[in-house]
Amino acid sequence: MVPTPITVRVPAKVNLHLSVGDARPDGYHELVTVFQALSLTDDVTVVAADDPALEVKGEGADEVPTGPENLAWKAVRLLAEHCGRDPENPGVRISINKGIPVAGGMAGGSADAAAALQAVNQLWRLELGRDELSELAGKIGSDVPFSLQGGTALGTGRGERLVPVLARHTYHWVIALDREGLSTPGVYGELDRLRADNGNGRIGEVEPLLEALASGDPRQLALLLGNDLQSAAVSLRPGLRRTLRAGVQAGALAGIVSGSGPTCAFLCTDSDEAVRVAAELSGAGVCRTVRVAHGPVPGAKVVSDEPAHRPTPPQVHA
Ligand SMILES: C[C@@](CO)(OP(=O)(O)O)[C@H](O)COP(=O)(O)OP(=O)(O)OC[C@H]1O[C@@H](n2ccc(N)nc2=O)[C@H](O)[C@@H]1O
Ligand SMILES: Nc1ncnc2c1ncn2[C@@H]1O[C@H](COP(=O)(O)OP(=O)(O)O)[C@@H](O)[C@H]1O
Repeated sequence: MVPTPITVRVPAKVNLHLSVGDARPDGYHELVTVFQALSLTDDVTVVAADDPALEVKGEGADEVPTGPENLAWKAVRLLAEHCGRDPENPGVRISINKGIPVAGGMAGGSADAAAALQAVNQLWRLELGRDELSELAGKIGSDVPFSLQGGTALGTGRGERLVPVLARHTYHWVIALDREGLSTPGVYGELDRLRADNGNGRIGEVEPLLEALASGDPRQLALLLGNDLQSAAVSLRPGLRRTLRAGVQAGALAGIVSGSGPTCAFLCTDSDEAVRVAAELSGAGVCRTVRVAHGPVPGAKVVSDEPAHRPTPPQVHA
């Protein structure tokens, strides 16, 4: 009998609020963050196979490791250990179709780990619940629990402790992809350096942003977007200043570096406006590619027992 593949679709994220505390003794920073899952997605397909293998397709696939350091493999090995299987020979083949920019601050690797957990949970009929999967997810990376959960959520600790947040509205975003990624530890390190040098400013409390989300008014939300890592990302990639300015000049309500960057996310009033801003931004020559996206969307979700047909994301080449 031909084994049945299982495909999980998983979203990218943007941090609407990312407040970074001091470095902890374990090297991580204490965060208060609000994640929102966006409609840029990866598809991860797993199938039982005697010879384990991992292939990566889609945009940026060349930059993604296919060996044990791929976060999807880490997820499968961890799940195998957890349920008493041989982690070195899990009997799974993985195929990843990337729609999330690689090393872009949108949690693409974390998304694939979350999708692999969900897919293999079903493949092996483990029936692990959300809480158990989320605990395993946190061991793989700080963003992985959110990739499982999706929606809009408040994250604390390393970002792995989550509480869902009420978001009344669908928000429309323009996403500007840069030509090359930035390393997450490198950006956190640059923030520590900037703070040691000049006490770099910190964004405010999260409560007003939570209230804006509850009100559903994108104009109110736009005033409150904030990211402590933005100055560090801009310090490492000064061209981002121009990208951020160009998005607002094109008509976005506000622009922000997504997580550790270098992707920039621009909040727009509605979907028509997002398409218009995307077209104008792509003509400004300040980034590699522009996409439109909306959020919140659900977290990692089985889309079929057959390899899914990916919807082509709307995109405009700069
Ligand atoms: C910055 C954020 C914002 O959501 O996302 P990205 O922009 O990378 O997508 C996250 O904090 C990234 O989370 P994630 O990519 O899962 O990081 P991890 O694998 O857990 O950690 C990678 C490295 O980032 C740094 N790190 C991560 C999380 C945290 N709270 N403090 C840190 O200092 C540490 O140097 C750590 O060794
Ligand atoms: N499945 C994966 N997809 C993308 N990158 C991965 C994956 N597994 C490991 N990586 C590594 O993680 C790094 C960070 O990628 P990514 O998670 O896309 O960005 P970010 O941490 O900025 O959100 C990449 O440079 C790559 O080396």
